[in-house]
Amino acid sequence: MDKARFLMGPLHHFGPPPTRTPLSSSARPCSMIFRRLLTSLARSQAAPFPGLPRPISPPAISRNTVLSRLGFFARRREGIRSLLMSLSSPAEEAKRTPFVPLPPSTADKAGLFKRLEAMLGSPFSSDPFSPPPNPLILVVSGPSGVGKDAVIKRLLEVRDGLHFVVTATSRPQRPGEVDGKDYYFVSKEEFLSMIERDELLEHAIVYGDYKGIPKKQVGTCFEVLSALCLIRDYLAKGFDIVLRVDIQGAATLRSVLGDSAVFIFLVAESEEALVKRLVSRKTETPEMLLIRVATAREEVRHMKEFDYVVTNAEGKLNNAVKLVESIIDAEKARIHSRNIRI
Ligand SMILES: Nc1ncnc2c1ncn2[C@@H]1O[C@H](COP(=O)(O)OP(=O)(O)OP(=O)(O)O)[C@@H](O)[C@H]1O
Repeated sequence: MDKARFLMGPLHHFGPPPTRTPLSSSARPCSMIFRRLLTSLARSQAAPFPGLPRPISPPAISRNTVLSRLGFFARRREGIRSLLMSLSSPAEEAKRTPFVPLPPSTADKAGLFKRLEAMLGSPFSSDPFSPPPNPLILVVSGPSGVGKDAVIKRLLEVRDGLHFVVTATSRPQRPGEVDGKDYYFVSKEEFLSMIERDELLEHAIVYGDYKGIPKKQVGTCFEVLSALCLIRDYLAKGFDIVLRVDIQGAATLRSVLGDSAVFIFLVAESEEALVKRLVSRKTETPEMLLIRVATAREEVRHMKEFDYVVTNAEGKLNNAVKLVESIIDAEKARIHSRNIRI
């Protein structure tokens, strides 16, 4: 053991213990300077009779001695300065709360809690560690017959705090669908005049029918608001927004919303399963079926433009809905939440 180390005994908290792994290159100069300083301090505390062992403890190095001798280097080396800062002055020492031992483990919880607070010097905060999550805009899309309506309908049943933005369509109303709730059912002529009057946020001709999100929507208290205004209104109230669009509509919404929204692509487990599902729905003529299936082949190529893909497998609607819920939950748990700009 070298002389400096020998003398360092009670001052070990000044520097790294001898067995530590090598210091990083940034820390090395500081530690070298420090060791040299201590070596020089050790030499200056030389034993009166060479050959005799030095006293082990306490070393005759007072805090003031260390401070004064290190002063020159302390002004130049940030690392040393911060180490010295950890040494408290006598005045600070006097101000310190006298050491109170922790109560035994058998102590009551309330007493232990209070003692821990007292020892840390401030009461424990009951504020949540994480702020409340931001509301989301969810865009659900996918080929015809994949189950967009079915998934969204079930999602709205099982999850609170969602607002569904109703789409206008020129396709005929299907059994069980409610005008103004599932869709706004309008004629092709009405839809064309909506396009002319620029009343749609996005629109597309999907399998020969028009579909689009009207800019004017019935908001809370039945006032008519623009779709974006309505979305903002619901977001401000903490609701998550759900939009259902076809693939063309999703592309338009991506250009409007960018990364503000979460885009989900719904698929069946296979093309075969998708066609079987469309056939069993019995809502399309064979010609319309052909268009939908041919379009679906093209549409799945756009999957990579979405954020998530959800498989809605035959007879597994609830699994698909659970996966959508998990996506919502995961999005809400993000540290860096999406910055909604609409
Ligand atoms: N997981 C599932 N298993 C079995 N049948 C399903 C499943 N999901 C949806 N369906 C059924 O498949 C058919 C198509 O579903 P849905 O109408 O929701 O599709 P869509 O994507 O909204 O179609 P479109 O875009 O043509 O309106 C419906 O008859 C629906 O009940």
